[in-house]
Amino acid sequence: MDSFLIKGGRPLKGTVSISGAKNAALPILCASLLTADPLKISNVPRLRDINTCLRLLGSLGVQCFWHGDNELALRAEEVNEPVASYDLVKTMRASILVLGPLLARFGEAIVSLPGGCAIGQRPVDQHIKGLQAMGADIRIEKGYIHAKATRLKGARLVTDMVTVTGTENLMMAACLADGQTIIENAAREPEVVDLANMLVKMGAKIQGIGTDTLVIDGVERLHGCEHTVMPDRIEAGTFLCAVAACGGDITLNNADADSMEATIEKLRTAGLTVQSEGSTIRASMNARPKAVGFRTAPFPGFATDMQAQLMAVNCIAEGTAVISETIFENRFMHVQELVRLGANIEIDGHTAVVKGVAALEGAPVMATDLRASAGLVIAGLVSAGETRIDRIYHLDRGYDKMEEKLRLLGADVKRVSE
Ligand SMILES: CC(=O)N[C@H]1[C@@H](OP(=O)(O)OP(=O)(O)OC[C@H]2O[C@@H](n3ccc(=O)[nH]c3=O)[C@H](O)[C@@H]2O)O[C@H](CO)[C@@H](O)[C@@H]1O
Ligand SMILES: C=C(OP(=O)(O)O)C(=O)O
Repeated sequence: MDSFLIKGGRPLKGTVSISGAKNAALPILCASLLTADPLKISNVPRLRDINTCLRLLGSLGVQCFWHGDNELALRAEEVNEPVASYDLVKTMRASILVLGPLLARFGEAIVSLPGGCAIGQRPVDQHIKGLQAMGADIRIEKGYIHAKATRLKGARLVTDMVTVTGTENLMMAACLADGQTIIENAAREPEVVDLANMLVKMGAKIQGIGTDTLVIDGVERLHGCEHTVMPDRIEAGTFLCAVAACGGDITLNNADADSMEATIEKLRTAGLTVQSEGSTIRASMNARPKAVGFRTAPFPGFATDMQAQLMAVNCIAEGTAVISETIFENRFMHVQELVRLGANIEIDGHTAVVKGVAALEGAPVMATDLRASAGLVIAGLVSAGETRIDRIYHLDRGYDKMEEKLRLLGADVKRVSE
């Protein structure tokens, strides 16, 4: 199992390139199941989750080939058995995204229920309820969702809460359904928009993209297309938090400032200078950050996937920040590890109160989930002495060559294998 060894205390200076977004690439790869034609997808990040997704698609019979570092050719001419097995689904919740496409195109899907995950229970009842409203016959047996439908029928769907993958699954299914589907309370996350834009290139008829009401007129078939995955706003936000904590002056290429306004606004309040032009973001910090409270919310609110990283900045900020996590019930697992580095944090239910301390001190800590790991990396970069972060495989799920990028910025980060 790999760990990171970080010698903290250096300001960050230099330029890095942001990778394609994991949370856009995963549904986009699953959308390959909707057509027999070839797809060419560029700017795909090299991540553990992408490899898991390709293994899952490969097991279903999709041909997947890398061209160069970041381009994928995909073709789902036909599928073997439409079964997504527990072994593949248990390591990545986004595997549930094959359910809608398989059912819509092949009339059947058997998909393992995604297992319990560290950040919360994460049920998939809204995915199931929506597909049932579209006429699917669904039963759960021995941990698997068994879904059948001769052809899905358009329906009016109102999800109980804003769900990102729920919206994506139902939108993909609706593209091949008979008639019109209206998804109300739809997620407006930029990754949902990226997927919708690709589906339109494939011939889907979707209106209201980027709003909370999607109107989808089903078509008989979709065709192939070429698409470039949007830049990862969470990776970019993580680097911005890192420079806000450590000080310095960094430039991010291939980034999209428009998709991360809530993060940028909070970091500006903390004292970070941020300028963006085209696909470049430049950020500099030459003082101790100021504490900045926030509340996670669906887009355009502050992303839950940035909560741990901005909490890490607050650990060494001047003042006290109140942080509320409203999306996932168990997404404060980084707190006890940050406390090991000297942070002063108290949790009361869904709220964490972070009293900024003048300095953190390196210690061994353990990564518990993807963004918790990113928060610990930022805390390690700002801590005096050495921080060892174990179980870095969580980080590898969602960050492409993070240690190499941090080294380009002058950080002292090493990956070590047991
Ligand atoms: C692969 C991917 O894109 N992952 C992102 C996606 O996860 P994911 O799509 O799994 O998260 P959701 O938006 O679905 O979850 C939002 C909330 O709704 C609840 N819920 C969701 C569906 C459902 O059927 N029933 C239900 O109760 C969840 O438990 C959670 O409390 O959005 C999250 C919220 O922005 C991000 O943190 C994840 O990084
Ligand atoms: C929680 C995340 O991913 P997933 O939904 O794939 O677990 C994330 O990207 O922060």
